[in-house]
Amino acid sequence: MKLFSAAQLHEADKITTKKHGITLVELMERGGTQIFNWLHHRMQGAQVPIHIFSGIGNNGGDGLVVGRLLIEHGYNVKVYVANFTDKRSKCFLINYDRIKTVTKDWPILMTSAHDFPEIKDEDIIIDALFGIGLNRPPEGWVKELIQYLNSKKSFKLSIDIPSGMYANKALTDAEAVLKASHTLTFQAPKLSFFLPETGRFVPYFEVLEIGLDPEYLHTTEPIAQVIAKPEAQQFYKQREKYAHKGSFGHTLVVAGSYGKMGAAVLTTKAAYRTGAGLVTAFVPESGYNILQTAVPEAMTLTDAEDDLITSIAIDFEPSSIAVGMGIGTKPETVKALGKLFKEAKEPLVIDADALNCIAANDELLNHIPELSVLTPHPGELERLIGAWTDDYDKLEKTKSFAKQHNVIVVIKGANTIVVIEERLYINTTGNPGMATGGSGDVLSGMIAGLISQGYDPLIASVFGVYLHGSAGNLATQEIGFEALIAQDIVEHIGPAFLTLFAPEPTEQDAKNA
Ligand SMILES: NC(=O)C1=CN([C@@H]2O[C@H](COP(=O)(O)OP(=O)(O)OC[C@H]3O[C@@H](n4cnc5c(N)ncnc54)[C@H](OP(=O)(O)O)[C@@H]3O)[C@@H](O)[C@H]2O)[C@@H](O)CC1
Ligand SMILES: [K+]
Repeated sequence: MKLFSAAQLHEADKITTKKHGITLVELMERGGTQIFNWLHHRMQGAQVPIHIFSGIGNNGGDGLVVGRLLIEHGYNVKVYVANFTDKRSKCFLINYDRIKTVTKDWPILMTSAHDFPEIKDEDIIIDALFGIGLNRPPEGWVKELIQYLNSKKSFKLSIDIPSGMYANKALTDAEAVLKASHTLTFQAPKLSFFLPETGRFVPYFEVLEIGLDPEYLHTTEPIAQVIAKPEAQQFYKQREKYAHKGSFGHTLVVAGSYGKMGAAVLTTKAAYRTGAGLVTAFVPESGYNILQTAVPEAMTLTDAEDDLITSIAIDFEPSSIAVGMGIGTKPETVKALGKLFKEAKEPLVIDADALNCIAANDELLNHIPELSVLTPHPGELERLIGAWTDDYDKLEKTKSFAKQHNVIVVIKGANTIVVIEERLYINTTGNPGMATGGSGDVLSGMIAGLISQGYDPLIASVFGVYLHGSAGNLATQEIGFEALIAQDIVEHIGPAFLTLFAPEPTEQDAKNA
């Protein structure tokens, strides 16, 4: 799914009204009606008090439409207008007049903190104060209003975006954002829903299509893409009947040091479980028995040194290489890495200590094969690109780094983001149970396993990240967040592939369960 900026969505509004002979007020009616339907479906006429807080822009206009439809259907509604400026939008004004046709209870104008109404925890709050037109942080009594609403335990439904948050810009005042219980967003989710500093204000969201011009949406370069099941399904390559193990390549895993041989085991197993035809682990000598015992399917080559990697010698042409998991950062290892980079003909998957070696030895960067995949967690990323001021700065710095070195960067996190040139691919699978030792080693093995089968490095990264999160989700369904360990992710790679094409449970299935 494509993500658009606030400016692009405003443009889509304009184009839609011009091309489809529909007015902005009609478009607003569509959006408001969908929100009403969402509520009506769940509330079925229940008389729980609903408090709607509207601003004076088009987001406020949406709130007024919802208010009118709820009143028409006999709900117990109070509408408040936060009159923070006199520049009311045209569509707001039209709906301000319309609501007066269905009630004698005119919207209550609020101009200061004295006007804040009493709200009980059981009541429902609808937040239509600011939408994607926010252009500065809310201040004064408007900020106090947001904080007042946040102090209530009520269910809070935000329209389009929690008020006080931008669609695609960093927050300037985290104290002035509505803490929404749920957000119903128009046409496409907003980038800030997926980033750590702002995503916490959007624990749950749903997208409501309002019929913006399909051609504009189709032909416009998005600011990011969200990868969910429909996208992931398209990445999958069907296996051919006459394929043999040679068809799926030979992955080399360069990993491990004394006390960290488990990293090599996890990466090797993950590469196999993801479908690599053959996997060879290259480990320090002391890892030989461990690897042969833990992963009998794998071949094992060893370094001359007992405890660390000092010189990587292999006797075959790998179709993919994953390097760095648990290798440490000793000078001998850095030297061996430099040689591997120079000699490699194909993109590598570079993780963990290999990234730390690169961060401490800049010249290694010049030898990384094009389109190699770097998979840093936030600490490793900071060592590579330097400190950032906020999530957006982090993305910009990562894009420049990726462009400068012609590599793919996988920023690991709650929503892992794959970065190539100017493009961002945001993953939607995974859960907090996966923040556990070795989880990243599994991911590297998976990406390398996909490259080995002929997936191009970008698809292998995006698809690998999706499957890794999906495997983690399936594992958590069985054992919960706390007990999940990296091996469980490996054990669920198979089910993650199977789930890719399993039908989604319907509402009726849920009722029958
Ligand atoms: N394509 C779609 O998806 C569709 C979108 N629609 C809806 O439109 C919404 C966008 O509406 P919008 O552009 O009118 O902006 P919105 O967010 O209501 O507020 C802007 C107003 O607030 C003001 N203002 C800003 N910051 C402020 C501050 N800190 N403190 C005080 N004032 C501040 C600003 O005033 P000014 O800067 O001029 O002083 C302006 O008056 C969108 O989110 C969606 O809900 C649907 O109806 C139709 C299809
Ligand atoms: K809002």
